[in-house]
Amino acid sequence: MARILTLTLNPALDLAIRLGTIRLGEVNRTESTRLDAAGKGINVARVLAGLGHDVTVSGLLGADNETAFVRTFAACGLRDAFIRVPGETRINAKLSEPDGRVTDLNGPGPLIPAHALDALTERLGSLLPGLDAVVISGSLPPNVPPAKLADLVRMARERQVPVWLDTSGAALVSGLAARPTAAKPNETELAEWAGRPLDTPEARLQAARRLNAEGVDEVLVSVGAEGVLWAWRGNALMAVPPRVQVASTVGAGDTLLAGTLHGVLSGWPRERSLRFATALAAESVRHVGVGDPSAVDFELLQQQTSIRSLPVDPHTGEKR
Ligand SMILES: Nc1ncnc2c1ncn2[C@@H]1O[C@H](COP(=O)(O)OP(=O)(O)OP(=O)(O)O)[C@@H](O)[C@H]1O
Ligand SMILES: O=P(O)(O)OC[C@@]1(O)O[C@H](CO)[C@@H](O)[C@@H]1O
Repeated sequence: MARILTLTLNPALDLAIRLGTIRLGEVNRTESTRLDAAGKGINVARVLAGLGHDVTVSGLLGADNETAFVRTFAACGLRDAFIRVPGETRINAKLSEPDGRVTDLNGPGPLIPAHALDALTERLGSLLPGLDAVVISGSLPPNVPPAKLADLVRMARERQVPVWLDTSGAALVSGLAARPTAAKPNETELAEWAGRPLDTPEARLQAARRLNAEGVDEVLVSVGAEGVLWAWRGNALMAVPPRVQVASTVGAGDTLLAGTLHGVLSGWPRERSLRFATALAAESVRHVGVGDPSAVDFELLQQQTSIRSLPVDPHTGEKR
């Protein structure tokens, strides 16, 4: 069992809405709605706790609507180290249509007072000793500067704690410059960082290798139903998930990150970690919420996940 901290600076209540094909500008009747305490780091934490790890969750949580979060933390066995901030945590709407298309409407989050950011830094400092990994996930509230994310990454790295980063936009650029141990951008996020479209496997591999060269040791690029690219020290693996019936892809990336980190912290070979994580992410898209390794057909999902090595990088010339 590993000790892991996940940081979510901008958590969310996810309002999952299932409906027929959306008619914009009209009254739409929904099939079902549900509201869950979520946000990337919290989703990651749920998976890791379910896999038997000792997980603490922290970040910034609105004091006025914390009830669902506090209940979820208790139900999932997560240690609550969130800093409370004035106001409400945002609500993110997730619209799922019958063809599997999911539309995310993510809010900006509350304004964060300066003293809450200082408290978060202090909290991180007190939580770092003895940790096996820190996961920093999700966007930043509107008035939190991207440089703050880089500070948090650096703080953990200076104390030799591995940092896994999953964010987007300016926060991703800033966070990556602080050299986290690992990053999990999706294709769009990596393209934004690279400053060009990455619509071919070669382009994605090249961008991932550039990130490796800039000091991010492990780069996982998620590409939806196409799968996952994992690049490190001149080597790369590609995983292709099995075909599954899609209900909601929300949280698939978080499940992938958590599954991979679980494999790494368990000392598994990369192929085994990637197979496990890719199958778990595929399991997650079949329903609302994160992946469940106790699903009856999880073994079959792992068998149906294909993994292959990509050519060794001629520039580093490293062999696996
Ligand atoms: N339709 C699908 N079928 C099977 N696996 C899927 C499908 N969609 C996503 N996955 C798996 O989940 C992983 C993560 O998905 P995606 O690339 O959409 O992440 P993401 O954009 O970070 O998601 P989110 O931010 O909502 O958690 C993919 O790499 C893939 O392994
Ligand atoms: O707006 P962010 O912080 O980038 O993403 C937030 C979010 O979309 O990420 C999770 C899925 O990965 C959801 O639970 C949550 O609503």
